[in-house]
Amino acid sequence: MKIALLGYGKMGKVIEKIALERGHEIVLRKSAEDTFEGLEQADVAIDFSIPDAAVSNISTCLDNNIPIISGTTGWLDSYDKMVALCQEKNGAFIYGSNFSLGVNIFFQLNDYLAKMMSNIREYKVSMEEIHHTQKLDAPSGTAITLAKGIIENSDYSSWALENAKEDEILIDAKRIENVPGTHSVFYNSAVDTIEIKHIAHSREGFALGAVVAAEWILGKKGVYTMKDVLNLT
Ligand SMILES: NC(=O)C1=CN([C@@H]2O[C@H](COP(=O)(O)OP(=O)(O)OC[C@H]3O[C@@H](n4cnc5c(N)ncnc54)[C@H](O)[C@@H]3O)[C@@H](O)[C@H]2O)C=CC1
Ligand SMILES: O=C(O)C1=N[C@H](C(=O)O)C[C@H](O)C1
Repeated sequence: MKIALLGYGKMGKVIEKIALERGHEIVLRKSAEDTFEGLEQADVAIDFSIPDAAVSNISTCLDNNIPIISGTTGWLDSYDKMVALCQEKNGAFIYGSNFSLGVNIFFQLNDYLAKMMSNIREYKVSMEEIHHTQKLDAPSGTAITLAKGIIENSDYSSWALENAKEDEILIDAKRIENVPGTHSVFYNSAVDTIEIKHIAHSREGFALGAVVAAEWILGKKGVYTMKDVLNLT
């Protein structure tokens, strides 16, 4: 499979390593100033760039009939527009706030726990995410997906980074040197705390998931998620 890498930073480089190990070829490594030259040769594109570039990268792929996997976070206000463009162009598109198998299992666990806790008034939910200091967005895309999972399964209505109201989920976003990504969900009562936590030990899990998603989408049309790729119910 010929892959175009849109974003050749920390993630782009780990994705390249895993893609080559799995027998794929890289036909474009695009950084900020580079053009899309080489995209026309690609079977699939993988975008791990920056929030301001994701929409342009995804649109360019859909306009050129190249299936696109995007892991870039911090641009989700435009997600519905990208879904509509994918449908209009009869293209193929996956966005995932987190491509690792472990976090996608954690998403399911979070949904289940939120449903279980929704009628138990003694507990108040909050979250913590910790990432390296170069991260541009806060809260993380993964934290937003976790918050959405809780909101869909409970009476919480939104999230906040500070001064959370009664119906808001407080997300504490911490930035610490070299942390690949740690997410915790807490249910706090006066007498105890229930915590579920995912710790990424490296970027390999995210990168492998993105390459697996790229392999999976070949020959398909439509908008999918990692739940489809991993066949999680
Ligand atoms: N969904 C997931 O599983 C994961 C998502 N991420 C997200 O992926 C993104 C990238 O993360 P990192 O690689 O750690 O960041 P990074 O800062 O190391 O790399 C970003 C790269 O994008 C490049 N870039 C800037 N403008 C561009 C453009 N117009 N076209 C193509 N490339 C451009 C920069 O030159 C830089 O090399 C972030 O949004 C991060 O939150 C990171 C890890 C896992
Ligand atoms: O920027 C990162 O590094 C990460 N970003 C993603 C996010 O925003 O959730 C996924 C992972 O936690 C690493």
